[in-house]
Amino acid sequence: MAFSIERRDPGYLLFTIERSEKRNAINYDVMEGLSQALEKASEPEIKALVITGSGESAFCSGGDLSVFHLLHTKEDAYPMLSKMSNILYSLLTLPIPTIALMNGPAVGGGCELAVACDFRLARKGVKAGFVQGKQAITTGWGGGSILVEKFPSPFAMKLLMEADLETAEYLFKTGFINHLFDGDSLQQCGDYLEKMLSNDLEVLKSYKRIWINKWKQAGLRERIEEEVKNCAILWESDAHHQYVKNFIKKNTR
Ligand SMILES: CC[C@H](C(=O)O)C(=O)SCCNC(=O)CCNC(=O)[C@H](O)C(C)(C)COP(=O)(O)OP(=O)(O)OC[C@H]1O[C@@H](n2cnc3c(N)ncnc32)[C@H](O)[C@@H]1OP(=O)(O)O
Repeated sequence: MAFSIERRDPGYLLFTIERSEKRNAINYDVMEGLSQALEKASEPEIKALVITGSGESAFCSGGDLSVFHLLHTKEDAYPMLSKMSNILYSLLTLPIPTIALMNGPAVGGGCELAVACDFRLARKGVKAGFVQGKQAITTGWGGGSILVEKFPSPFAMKLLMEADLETAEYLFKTGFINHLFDGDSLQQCGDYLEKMLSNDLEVLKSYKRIWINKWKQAGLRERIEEEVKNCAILWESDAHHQYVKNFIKKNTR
């Protein structure tokens, strides 16, 4: 199974990408799992959704290059990008708090998954970065538009345009990461959530609606659609296909 979904105390749903052998890369099975978790998160008494990766080698390494390298044209790429952008928008606007529990590196689309959550908790020493720019594409699941909406422009623009892996400590200092931890990630997550989840579900939902309304008024869904279309156009470039080919070659020796 590419994912697991379980209820945890104190009253949250835990979604885990179970593909550590592929550094928790997102394929269509993981997308299906995320959709199921977003459905289940509306069940009674669930007050938060936590997303994490299995093992310690990665939170999420973004799109599964061994699958998505088969997408060549913008017509090929757009459906996959659009599908995942819809999932990330549903995650962003989930009416309860959401947490990216970054147990390891978050790379490319892995950072897009993390930024769509309300909070980011990261293990000390991990690295994270919107590396798409180094692959001649941009974010393509909506993560760039969400980053720009949530964080100050100079920081967000630098992060996207440099397309580098940054340290968790730098990202904590700049506010992208809300809490650094070592030791047991689920214990740390439970501690972080305890006070919030001791309050009434309807209170949490009412407060989250303030942000959802803000994002709706800001036309964030339309901005994400623009990002998806632009990424699909860049996807066709020889430079992008060359990067992916090199990655596949390096990893199939
Ligand atoms: C719109 C989103 C966009 C898209 O969908 O294209 C993106 O997400 S672009 C970004 C795509 N992701 C990457 O470029 C990350 C590639 N992976 C890495 O940089 C590293 O694997 C890293 C830093 C995540 C972890 O490095 P580490 O040295 O710990 O592991 P290895 O590189 O040796 O990889 C181990 C194993 O996992 C496979 N792997 C890793 N990442 C991916 C991936 N994204 N897709 C498919 N497979 C991945 C790698 O091939 C190795 O497999 P093996 O069979 O053992 O050779």
